Amino acid sequence: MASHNPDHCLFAVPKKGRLYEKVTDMLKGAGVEYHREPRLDIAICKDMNMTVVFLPAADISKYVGEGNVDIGVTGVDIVEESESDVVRVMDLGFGKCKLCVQAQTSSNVTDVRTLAGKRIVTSFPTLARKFFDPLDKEMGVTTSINFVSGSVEAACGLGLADAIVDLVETGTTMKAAGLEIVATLLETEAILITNPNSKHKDIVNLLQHRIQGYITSQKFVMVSYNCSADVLQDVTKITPGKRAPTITNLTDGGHAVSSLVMKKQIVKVMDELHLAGATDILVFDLANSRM
Ligand SMILES: Nc1ncnc2c1ncn2[C@@H]1O[C@H](COP(=O)(O)OP(=O)(O)OP(=O)(O)O)[C@@H](O)[C@H]1O
Ligand SMILES: O=P(O)(O)OC[C@H]1O[C@H](OP(=O)(O)OP(=O)(O)O)[C@H](O)[C@@H]1O
Repeated sequence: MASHNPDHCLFAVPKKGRLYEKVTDMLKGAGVEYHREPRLDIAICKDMNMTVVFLPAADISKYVGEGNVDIGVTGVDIVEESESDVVRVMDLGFGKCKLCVQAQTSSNVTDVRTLAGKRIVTSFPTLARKFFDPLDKEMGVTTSINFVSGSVEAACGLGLADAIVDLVETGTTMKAAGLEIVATLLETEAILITNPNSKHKDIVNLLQHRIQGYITSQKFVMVSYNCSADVLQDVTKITPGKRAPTITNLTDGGHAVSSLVMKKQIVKVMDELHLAGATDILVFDLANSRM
């Protein structure tokens, strides 16, 4: 890695993979601007005493917990697997998946205890060990846990494992490899973590607020509509907002209303507003927020 300014706060982000694009979008949304030279794994920020370091997602928790990296984004799965001492600041709402024991569909395994004492392949040996230890005790056997760094789903088909412990989101990878879920160890998503001994608490705090603002702005949309006085009470019940809806009086005796609505509920809310008599319903994305 190229050298960095020792007075700078260090922010670790995944250098590739599933979280990369979401995290770089989040940094942009939070106003963290940097220029990254091709193939360089550090980038100095404009307008902030901060350097962004691009690291493998699997190593970020270790660097934040044990190194001099002040703040980072990785998966809850990785924080748990590394057992590093980090402060879990906030869930980020993306990178959602679950860590599962998977066996070949053709093996018809329904009870995970039948896999105790067998061969497990995984990129999560610590979590797999923690999961199988109590089963091993119960059954009086020792499960063999073998580490591989990627393409875990190939291990059963290639005769290396009786089952795997790997991530499942849509299930596409699992099904393509002829596997099915036998048990779930953990639900995970991307998380913001900080070093408990960071010397850059002021920048870390500022970033926390900015990222929180961006994450909130991605969860909500602003809806605005018009309505007559006789339906105002009914329609505002549908859009109560985070605190309260903003109501403006119109010269024709009606009202204009604007309110925040959860993005995932907006289509249903628009249907309900229309049925309740609201007109001119418009929905706007939020670029950023501070609540
Ligand atoms: N299918 C998925 N859906 C959502 N989040 C995922 C998925 N796969 C992985 N993640 C999250 O992203 C983190 C990094 O996984 P990823 O597979 O991108 O790692 P990588 O090995 O760095 O990248 P690559 O697979 O490109 O080598 C995981 O620890 C998990 O938190
Ligand atoms: O349930 P799905 O939607 O198919 O997602 C799950 C897959 O995604 C991740 O791997 P990724 O594709 O990032 O590559 P990797 O195996 O090289 O880590 C994970 O390790 C699974 O294999």
